[in-house]
Amino acid sequence: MKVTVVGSGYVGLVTGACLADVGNQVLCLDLDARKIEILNQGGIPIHEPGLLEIVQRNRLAGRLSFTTDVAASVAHGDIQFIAVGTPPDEDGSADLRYVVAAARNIGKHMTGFKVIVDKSTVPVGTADKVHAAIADELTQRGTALDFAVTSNPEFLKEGAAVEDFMRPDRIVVGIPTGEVGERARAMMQQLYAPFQRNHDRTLFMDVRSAELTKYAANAMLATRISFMNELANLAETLGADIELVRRGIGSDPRIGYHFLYPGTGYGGSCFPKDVKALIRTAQEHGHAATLLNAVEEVNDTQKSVLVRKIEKHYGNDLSGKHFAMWGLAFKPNTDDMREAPSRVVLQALVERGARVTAYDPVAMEETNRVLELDFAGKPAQRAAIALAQSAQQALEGADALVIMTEWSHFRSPDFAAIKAALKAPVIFDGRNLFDPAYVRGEGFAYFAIGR
Ligand SMILES: NC(=O)c1ccc[n+]([C@@H]2O[C@H](COP(=O)([O-])OP(=O)(O)OC[C@H]3O[C@@H](n4cnc5c(N)ncnc54)[C@H](O)[C@@H]3O)[C@@H](O)[C@H]2O)c1
Ligand SMILES: O=c1ccn([C@@H]2O[C@H](COP(=O)(O)OP(=O)(O)O[C@H]3O[C@H](CO)[C@@H](O)[C@H](O)[C@H]3O)[C@@H](O)[C@H]2O)c(=O)[nH]1
Repeated sequence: MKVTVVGSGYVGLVTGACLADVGNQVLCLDLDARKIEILNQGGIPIHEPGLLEIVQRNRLAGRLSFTTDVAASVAHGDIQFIAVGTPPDEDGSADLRYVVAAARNIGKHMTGFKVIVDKSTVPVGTADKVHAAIADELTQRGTALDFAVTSNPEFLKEGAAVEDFMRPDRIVVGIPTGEVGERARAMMQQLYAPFQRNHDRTLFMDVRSAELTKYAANAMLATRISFMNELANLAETLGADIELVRRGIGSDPRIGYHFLYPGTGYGGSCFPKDVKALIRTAQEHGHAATLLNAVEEVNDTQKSVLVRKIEKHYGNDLSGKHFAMWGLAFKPNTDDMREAPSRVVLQALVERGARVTAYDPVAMEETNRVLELDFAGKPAQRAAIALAQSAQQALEGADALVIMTEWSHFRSPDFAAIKAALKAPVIFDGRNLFDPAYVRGEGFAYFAIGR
């Protein structure tokens, strides 16, 4: 099938590459000429395991190409995916300007039937806005053409995006009513058939239910994390170990082990913004969203949990103190720094007068970029953060190690080497990577989450 993907970011690029890999002819559009140039030169603009190989093999096979040419992209695909950003607006609602602009471009250039597939995470009712924007452009052109606007929310996780797309738990497709809806259903069924040879995982539903399903999934997962973070803090006060409690409850199949890990609060480009947007939607319709507000409040507080532990250990004034930080990305296997808890901790430490030497295996370039934003107008604070070339180098001469991201090679470090490099053997672990008894037995003061 001929497919266009509008937006070549984390979701658009993975969608385009995976659809090309099963034999479709895919054209990816982005308005960011830098991204398209990187892609056209055989690279990828993000770090995502397995993605480069898929992009390269399909590009060379002629099934996957990239463009900044809007008219060409609309002409190409019978199916037009919209996978542009929906960042939070000032009031927390999803900013739909990129989605609507993409829709208008389709309306301006289409010359025959198109299925428009909204893959961006968008509030209930957005498909109607996309439909209206395209219809308006067609009216301005004095043209009447059939098209269907469907909702196909994406559930991939960064760091596992290719695997998630290739082996989905479910494919949610919201279909509009009527004849164009039935045409769209048949095309979507055909498009996704290769991803579900043994089990039909497609859940066809109405468009509004599909749109809400995406927010419901993320809000549920965020709720589990805030619940565990709240319990972790309680466990610590009560002298219990949250890691044992986690295993104790996860073994109940009604609860399950996934997404029960306490930490430094959820970050990333999705949970924070999607919980906010759902709260906003609820409020707009007269619902208080009491639970979701609490989920968000717990998360905001949890992002500073290590700062509170550090202050408890050293006092509020951290001037003269020097911390090593391991991990900067919001989670392992990505270079994404959006809403990363490390940014909150870096700000808090340098505001209190400390210096930090930080290391992340892939997010160093992205860290440099976001620190310019976080410390705009504060050059002295920015200068208090240095980036190291290795985990070991970050430790040299620091007063303590702070662990922010659970990269797998941090899990079994050489504790003797850590001890030798640090001024004092102190670890603040935001990811509960180690057995406290073992680390303390090695002579460390060890502060983790909820234990
Ligand atoms: N990142 C994830 O893990 C993830 C997972 C599921 C869903 N989502 C949702 O998918 C959407 C995209 O997220 P992302 O992380 O891929 O964003 P992103 O910022 O990585 O990529 C979006 C891209 O769209 C481009 N763009 C914006 N307007 C455009 C236009 N009119 N035409 C062409 N290109 C345009 C931007 O230049 C950018 O490259 C969001 O709604 C997000 O909530 C993200
Ligand atoms: O038990 C857990 C699991 C996750 N996290 C944190 O939660 C955040 C999000 O992690 P994860 O869900 O793995 O990454 P994302 O790539 O943000 O993926 C989420 O957001 C995407 C965008 O909507 C959805 O598509 C995915 O299904 C959903 O998992 C990160 O900060 C994690 O550290 C925890 O603190 N504890």
